[in-house]
Amino acid sequence: MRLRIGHGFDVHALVVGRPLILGGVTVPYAHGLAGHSDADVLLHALCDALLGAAALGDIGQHFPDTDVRFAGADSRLLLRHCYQLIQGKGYRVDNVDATIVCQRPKLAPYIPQMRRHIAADLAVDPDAINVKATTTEALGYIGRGEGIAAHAVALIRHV
Ligand SMILES: Nc1ccn([C@@H]2O[C@H](COP(=O)(O)O)[C@@H](O)[C@H]2O)c(=O)n1
Ligand SMILES: C[C@@]1(CO)OP(=O)(O)OP(=O)(O)OC[C@H]1O
Repeated sequence: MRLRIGHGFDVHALVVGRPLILGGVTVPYAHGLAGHSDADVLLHALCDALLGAAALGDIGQHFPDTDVRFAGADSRLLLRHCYQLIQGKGYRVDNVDATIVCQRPKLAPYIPQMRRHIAADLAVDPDAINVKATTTEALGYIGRGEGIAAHAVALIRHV
């Protein structure tokens, strides 16, 4: 199959005492995301979208949260590894679209840098990568600032 699509979704809790890292960008904020790795929820959703598109399972199967090698891991390294896996099956990335669901902080100023990071890690032009942010209008666990979620869709092409 020449074109394949994948979807990823992830959620991490916001806690005190952790940095807030999204798309490989450290966003200044009083809270950060909890997790075994650096908890970059955007890149985790994207890893799952890429793995899903290539029928390669999910992030937890490749990088178990019981494995000390991934404690505090830079999720850009995980993303690059996922890219190598899909490349190994003969695929390249056509485009990515992602949404971060986050009540606070305002992420718009940091999105261009996130796109550049993702584009570099997936060997595409930043124009192939779209990242958006939305609130939940203060509703639910995200609206209460208890966590941040991310959705990602990736289109890959067999070359
Ligand atoms: N954490 C966020 C959330 C949203 N934005 C930007 O604000 C716009 C309006 O968001 P709504 O949820 O009220 O529709 C949105 O389109 C984003 O551009 C943001 O920067 N950071
Ligand atoms: C990324 C991994 C790596 O150990 O840890 P977490 O940072 O906890 O992230 P999660 O999104 O729960 O998914 C998979 C994990 O295996």
